[in-house]
This record gives sequence, C-alpha cells and structure tokens, in this order.
Amino acid sequence: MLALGKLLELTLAGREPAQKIQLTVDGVQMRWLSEGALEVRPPQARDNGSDLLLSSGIHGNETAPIELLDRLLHGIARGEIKPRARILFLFGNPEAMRRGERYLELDINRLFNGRHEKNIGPEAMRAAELEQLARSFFNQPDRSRLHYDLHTAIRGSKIEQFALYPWKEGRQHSRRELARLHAAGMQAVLLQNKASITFTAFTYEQLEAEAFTLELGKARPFGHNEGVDVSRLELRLKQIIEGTEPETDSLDGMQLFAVAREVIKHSDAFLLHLPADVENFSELEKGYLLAEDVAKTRWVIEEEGARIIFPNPKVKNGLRAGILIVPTTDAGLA
Ligand SMILES: O=C(O)CCC(=O)N[C@@H](CCC(=O)O)C(=O)O
Ligand SMILES: [Zn+2]
Repeated sequence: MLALGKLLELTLAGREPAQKIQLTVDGVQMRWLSEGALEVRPPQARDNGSDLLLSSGIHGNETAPIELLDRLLHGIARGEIKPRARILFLFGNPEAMRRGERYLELDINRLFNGRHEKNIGPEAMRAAELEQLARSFFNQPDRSRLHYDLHTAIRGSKIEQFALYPWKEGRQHSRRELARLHAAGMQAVLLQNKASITFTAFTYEQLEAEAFTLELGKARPFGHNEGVDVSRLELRLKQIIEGTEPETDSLDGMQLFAVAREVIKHSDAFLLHLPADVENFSELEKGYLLAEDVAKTRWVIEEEGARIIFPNPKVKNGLRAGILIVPTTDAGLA
C-alpha cells in the first residue's frame, strides 16, 4: 500500500511522510497537507464535481470514526476504492488521539467560527488550521460541497446513530441530505436553530457546504469498536466517493428533533440532576428540575416530549452542558 494511505499511522507516530504526493495504481493523487490532513484527487477524466470533507478525531478518544476513515483511505491507497469525488481527510486533534483523550486543554469543537482567536494553546491553533484547510479545500466554484464530521458519544443512547444539522439564517435544511443520511443508517436528525461554534457549523455557515456532525455510538479505545456498527455509513461513503450512490428520498422512520434549549453551565455551582449513566434521548417529564446554577438559576422542563442529549456537568463554565430537544416535523425542509 502507498505510504500516504497510512495517514493514521503517520499521525499517531507524529511523523511527516518523506514523499508528500503519491499516485495510486489507477492515477488517484494523494497529497499530504499537514499533520492528519490528506487530500485525494481523482484523475480529471473521472472527477464528478463532488467535494467531500471527512473528519474524525476532533475528539481524540472517539476512535470508531477514526478507524472508519483509516479503512476508507487504505481502500483508496490500494486501488480498491476508485474515487470520482475529491476528498479531504482530516484527523482533527492528533495530540489528543495519541493520548486517547477527548481534548488536552480546550475542546476543539467549541473553537470554530472565530472562537480560536479568543483563545491560546495547541487546540486554538489547530482549530485555526482546520478552518484554513477546509477553506482551501472548498474554494473551487461549481462543485458540490459535503462535510461529515464523525463522532462517538460519551454515553449510551436510546437512538444509537444520529446527525446534528447546523443552522444559518436564510438557509433551509435539505430533505435530500436527510434521506442520504437515513440510507447511511442515521435514525434521527437534530435540526439546529441557531449559529454555533462547532466544525460543521463553520463549514455550513461560512463555506456553503452541506455539513453534519454524525454520532455513531459510544466512544471506546482503538481496537474495541466491535459494538459500533458503521457498516451502513461505510457503504454509503464508498458510494459517495465512487459516485455510485443510489438515489433515495425516503425519510420513513427517521425521527426529527429541534433544539428547545441549550443548557449552559455558568459557574462551578452548576448541578445537573441526572444519573451519571443517563442515556442520550432520555425523556424528561414536564416540571422536572433538570439543573441548578449560581444566582438561583433553575432549569425546569416546560416542553412536551422533551429529551436530553449530551448531558455533561464537567464542561468548562460558559459552555453547553446538555441540549434539550423536542420532536419536530419535516415541514421546514427544502
Ligand atoms: O457525548 C457527548 O456528550 C458529546 C459527543 C460529541 O462530541 N458531540 C459533538 C456534537 C457537535 C455538534 O453539536 O454538532 C460535540 O459535543 O462536539
Ligand atoms: Zn465528539
């Protein structure tokens, strides 16, 4: 296999490849751009005008998505997967991946859309670099732009695989993209309703990509991901890469949710009244006291059908400690 197909090995070893550009047996160019960053270009005659950004390892301990991208890259480097799309592979936080930790000092996925400028340290610099890599990749006009940022969650989930769809004023969420995700195994989508500071919010809001954070199961160490079934997503990604994706428009059985409220932790006095092992998408009764914080702030459930995702009282002050969501319909989709 071509050395550049081993991007994960190079990244975990903290090594630069001797040769930065390599060609596969069938003329696909692989170009190493920076640590954990590799561009794949099909031969011009085969290029179908699609630009696909695949990222994982934004959180260093979320290994199933890292292993999935590693398999796709191996397939391309061996000539078994024959791309018609241009692809940018990114491993988001190499040092956190090496240490098997979510992050070192700051959560990179809270440093996009300019937030890195207000912070210092390795993660702020990496977020700036990731923005630059994505911006240069998506700089070609008249091509389709798609970004999947792959994650696994800290806790178990009543809905195992789901997507989060960013929001931008004046832009409608796409039914076609949701159908594509449904075919890729996503059982639910959370439609955001305000601007955000995540990687996909950046590519969606600033680079006009269709962009999704995909949650694929529970985070486990490298080599322990047999419980995370990414087979449907993996097949779909191969089809998108090879331009052989079957058309689909079915959303049957896919659950849609909207954000009711983000629970923001304001101080060290923040208390979250949920068991430590509560699962994502757990339902919360009206009247339930979810959280308390400084100055007698109380989070009481008022919404019908409310559920919680990503509850985490350990986040830094000022960041989201959970999202309260409610069921919604497909009425607003374009
Ligand atoms: O399990 C958790 O609490 C977090 C899992 C995770 O990393 N989720 C992403 C979602 C990003 C988004 O809102 O699009 C994150 O929190 O960064
Ligand atoms: Zn994550």
